[in-house]
Amino acid sequence: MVLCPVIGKLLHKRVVLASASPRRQEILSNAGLRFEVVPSKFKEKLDKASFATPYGYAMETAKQKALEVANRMHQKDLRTPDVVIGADTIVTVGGLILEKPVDKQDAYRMLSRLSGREHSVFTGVAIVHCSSKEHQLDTRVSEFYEETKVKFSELSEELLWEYIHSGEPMDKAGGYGIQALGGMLVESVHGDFLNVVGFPLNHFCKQLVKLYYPPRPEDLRRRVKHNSIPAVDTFEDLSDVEGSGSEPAQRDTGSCDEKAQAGEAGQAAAEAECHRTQETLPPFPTRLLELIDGFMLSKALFTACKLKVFDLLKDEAPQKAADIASKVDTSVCGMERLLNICAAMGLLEKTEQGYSNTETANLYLASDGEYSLHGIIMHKNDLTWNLFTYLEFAIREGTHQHHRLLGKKVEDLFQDAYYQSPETRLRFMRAMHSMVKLTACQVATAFDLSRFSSACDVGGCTGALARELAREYPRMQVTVFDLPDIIELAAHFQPARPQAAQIHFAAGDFFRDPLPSAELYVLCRILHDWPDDKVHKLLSRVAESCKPGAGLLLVEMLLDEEKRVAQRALMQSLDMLVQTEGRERSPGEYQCLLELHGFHQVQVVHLGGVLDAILATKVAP
Ligand SMILES: O=c1[nH]cc([C@@H]2O[C@H](COP(=O)(O)OP(=O)(O)OP(=O)(O)O)[C@@H](O)[C@H]2O)c(=O)[nH]1
Repeated sequence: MVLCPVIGKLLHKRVVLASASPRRQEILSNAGLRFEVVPSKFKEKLDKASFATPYGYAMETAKQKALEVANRMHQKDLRTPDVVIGADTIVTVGGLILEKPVDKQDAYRMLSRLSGREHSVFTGVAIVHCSSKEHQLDTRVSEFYEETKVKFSELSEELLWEYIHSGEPMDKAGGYGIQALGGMLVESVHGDFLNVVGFPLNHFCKQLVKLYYPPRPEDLRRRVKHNSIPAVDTFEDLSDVEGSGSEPAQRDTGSCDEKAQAGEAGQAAAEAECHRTQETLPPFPTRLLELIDGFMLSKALFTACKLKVFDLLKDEAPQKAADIASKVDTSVCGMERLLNICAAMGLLEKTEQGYSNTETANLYLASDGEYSLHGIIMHKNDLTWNLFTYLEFAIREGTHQHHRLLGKKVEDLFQDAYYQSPETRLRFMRAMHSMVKLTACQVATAFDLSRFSSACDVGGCTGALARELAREYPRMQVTVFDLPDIIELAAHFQPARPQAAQIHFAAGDFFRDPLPSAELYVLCRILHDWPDDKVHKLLSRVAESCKPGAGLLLVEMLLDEEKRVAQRALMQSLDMLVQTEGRERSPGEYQCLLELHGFHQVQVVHLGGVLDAILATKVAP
C-alpha cells in the first residue's frame, strides 16, 4: 500500500482531528489514519476583508480551529496531543466568499449565485505539531490549501428549492454536498474531488511527506545528476525508514535507497527490508474495527436510554456518576463506564463538575422531546436487537425470525408479534411515531399537494404524517385509517390544535375493509412490510378507490438502483428480512409496481434522511 509510509508516520502519535465534519472524519479514517475527534470551538468570524486571498482566510481559519483545540486540550490537563489537524472549506464566486448557509433563504442565495457558473472551492488545512515544555504548549504549524474548480448546471428555482428542502445544504460550504444529492447539480470538476467534500487528502499526504521526509542535501545533489530520487511532492515511491523520525522534518540516516547502494548483498537485504516494512505496515483497519465493535456502541446507547439517563440529565446541571447511579438504581462502576462511553460518543459532555446532556441528547434521546427518538431506540433494543441474534437463520432460511423469539409459529405477523399486548403495540407505535416525525415535515413539502382537498393515510398509525399534511395544507381533510386496536391507542399521540379539526381517525383493516374515500392516498412505511402478493393486493385496493387524477404518495426509504450505496436503506432491507415479510425497493422497482396498478407520472424525491417520497397519479384505465 503506497500511502502507508506517510500515514504510518502518524500511527503511533496521538492525532486529533479538530473538526466536527463527518466528511473529514470519514475521508481520514478511510485513509487508515487513527485519530480522536475534538471539534473546534473557534468561531469562524475572521475579518475576510483583511486577507489578500480567499485561501489565506481559509488557512488562517483552519489554523485557528486547530490551535484552539491544541490549547484547550493542553490547558484542561488532558494529555497534550502530538498532532492536531484543522481544516476549513469555503466557496468563492465573483469575489465573494461563501461558507455554510445560515438558513434556507441564505442557501437559496448561495445556490442561485452558483447556478450555471464555475466557482472555486478552497480548503485550508493546518497540521499543528504540539509539544509540552515545562507545562508550556509549544506548537509548530504547517499549512497549505487546495483549490478545485466546480461548474454547476443552470438550475431552476424549483429545483433549487427542492434541493434546499432536502436539508442537505445547511452544513455545507456553498450550500451543497457534491458527494450526495448536490452531485446532481454539478457539470464538471477540475481538481481534487475530496477537496470539495472537505479534505484534500492527496495534498495532505504530500504535505506529510514534506514534513517527515525532507530531502537530504545528498538527495538533492543526486536528483540533479541522476533524477533518481523520488520528488517530495509525490508520496508514491517512499519506503519507510527503520528508526526514522517520529518527529517531522528530521531525517535519519539509512534510507532504503541508500542501503541499496551498499553492494549486491546489501542491496538484496535492503530490498527485502524495504519490502518487509511496507508489507508489515498495512493501513490501520479503522473502519473495520468500528464495524466489529459497532454493536457495542449501539447497545450502550440503548442501555443509557432504557435507564433514562438522558431524561435525568435533560436541561440539568452536570451530575456525578455516583448521583446518577443512585437515581437510576445501578452500580456506580457500571454507570461510570456507561457515561464515559456516552461522552466519547458525543452524547454527553464530561467536565470536572460531572456529566451533562449534549444538545443532541436533549433533543433526541430524552423521551419527552417533540423529536425524541426514544421510541425507535426502545423498539430496536427490545425487539430488533433480539431478532438480529437470529440473523444467520434469517439469511439461511430467507424468512423473518419472530417464531424463534416467541417460541411459537407466527400466523399473523402483526397480531402475533407486534400487537400481541397493549404494551408491545404501544412500543411499536412509539417507534413508528418517532421515525415518521423525524421526516414528516419534509415529506409533506416534498411535492405540492395543494390540489388535493382530502387525503387518507392508509395504516397511518399515530397520525404523525397526517398532522404535518394538515399543517402544510390547511384546506386538506386527512383520515388516518388503521386497525381498531391502533386507533384506540392513537389517542396517546393526538394532534395538537389547530390541526385536530382537519384530522379524523377511522378504524379498519386495509386488506379487508373499504378504504375511506380521498383524493390522495398515502402509504407511509407500509409496502416494505409485506410480501409481493400482499403489496399487489393493497395497491389494487388503493387503485380501485381512486378516481382518475387522484394521487398516491408512497413514503419509504429508497434503495439505489444498483443496491450498492444506499447503506441505511440496504441495512433496513436486511432488517425487513429479519422482522417482516417485505423488503425495501429502488425508485425503479416502485415505478414498475405503481404503473402496473395504473399510477403514472411518477415523481421521486430523495429526502436524505430516513424516508423518501414518491408521488404518482392515477390515470383512467
Ligand atoms: O460538497 C461539499 N462541500 C462542503 C461540504 C462540507 O462543508 C463543511 C464546510 O464547513 P467548515 O469547513 O466550516 O467545516 P465544519 O463542517 O463547520 O466543521 P469544522 O468543525 O471542521 O469547522 C464541511 O463539513 C465539509 O465537509 C460537504 O460535505 N460537501
